[in-house]
Amino acid sequence: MPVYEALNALSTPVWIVSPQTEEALFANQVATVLAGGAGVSELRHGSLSARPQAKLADYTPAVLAREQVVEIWTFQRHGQAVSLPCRLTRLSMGEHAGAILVEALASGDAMLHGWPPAGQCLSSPGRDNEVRGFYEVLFRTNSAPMLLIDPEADGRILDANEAATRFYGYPREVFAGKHTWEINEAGRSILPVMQAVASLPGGHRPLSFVHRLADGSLRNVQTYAGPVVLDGRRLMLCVVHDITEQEQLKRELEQAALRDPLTGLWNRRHMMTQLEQALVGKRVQDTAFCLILLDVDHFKLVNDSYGHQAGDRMLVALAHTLASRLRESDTLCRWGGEEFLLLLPSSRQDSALQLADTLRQTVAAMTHDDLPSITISQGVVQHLPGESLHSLVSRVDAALYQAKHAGRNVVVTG
Ligand SMILES: Nc1nc2c(ncn2[C@@H]2O[C@H](COP(=O)(O)OP(=O)(O)OP(=O)(O)O)[C@@H](O)[C@H]2O)c(=O)[nH]1
Repeated sequence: MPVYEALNALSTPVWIVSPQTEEALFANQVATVLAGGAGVSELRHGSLSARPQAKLADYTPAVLAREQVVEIWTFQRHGQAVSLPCRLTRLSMGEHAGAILVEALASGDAMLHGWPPAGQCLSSPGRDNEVRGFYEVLFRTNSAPMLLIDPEADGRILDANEAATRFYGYPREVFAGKHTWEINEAGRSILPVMQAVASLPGGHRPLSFVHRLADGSLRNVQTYAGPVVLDGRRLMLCVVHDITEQEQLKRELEQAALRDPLTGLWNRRHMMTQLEQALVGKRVQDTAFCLILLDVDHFKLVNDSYGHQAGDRMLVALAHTLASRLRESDTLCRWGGEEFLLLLPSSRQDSALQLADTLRQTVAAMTHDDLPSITISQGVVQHLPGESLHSLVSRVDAALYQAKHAGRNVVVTG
């Protein structure tokens, strides 16, 4: 990739990442040394990591709109976790156009030999009493929960406004004196993250955390944190936004978008993502994986003789039966109509064949009060070295086709 070779001359770690698979398409030399073999997902979800969104793909609208997106990634240096703020933008040209460019906001030297420099102060409330009074009123009466934190004093909370005392459920005098790590689910590991937050550029997207309230309940929050100077002390003002309900709704919508409404199984869209990830995993770890494509035999007859609703009930029962025979690591989806696709992420062909035969016998033995017995035909393939997704799916499809032609209720390998 000669175009990107020049990035190796930089002392700033740089990655080019596919937003869909979170695979690093390129990492410059200093980034490669820093990562020490860890993948992008590992760096994004390490013990000190903080980010506005869980999935890189969710940034697409923000990076397209050229919004400031920053994350904090976790690296291991000499057996210790260290945090590094990174800026994310979208590559608009070159062979990886559309991918996400990740630039560390500290040089690799600083990372390898010490802590990134502390951030500059972005705002400095006036010190005369009048101005100070104005800021105090703004702080106290704001309807958003706000915390004034001293990052240098073990993350101590110096003050909390009324909205914060209401939200967290601590009286002000109890609150002022607690530490950020006492309310953040991440515990004390939040301290270096806070240092990193202090060095972030202004106007960035808020970072997501889980905070614990006085009654012990957990809330998803986004925090807008920025440095302020008060009486010569470098403090941090943190505005807290409760996003628990949005997160819950988002999770439900995401689940709904990935599930088949009839059977509750994963849908084809989810399976495609899983397959892409399996291909990446295969490249990295060289583990074998297999696919089983199965299809109900003469299903049209069930519909024609018993009605479409009975056919639906049959598909639901079949889905439950199949799911009950799988391991947690397996992924089963409704691939279409009366076709189901099964991904066995760490199986060789012989064990996939054994499972297929077990499924064949189990389905043939299924009984329902008012429904006929059914059988299934199956194609089984193991991914070949270097094989594309398209070729893999075509092979399993062809194997199923052969199973149908071999008389149905059989398993054929491709
Ligand atoms: N009840 C119900 N039927 C469906 C659904 N999706 C697809 N089908 C039916 O599945 C049947 C598939 O028929 P065919 O493709 O001819 O296959 P088949 O009858 O299973 O025969 P072989 O696959 O060749 O063994 C059609 O009658 C579709 O209407 C569904 O969601 N519910």
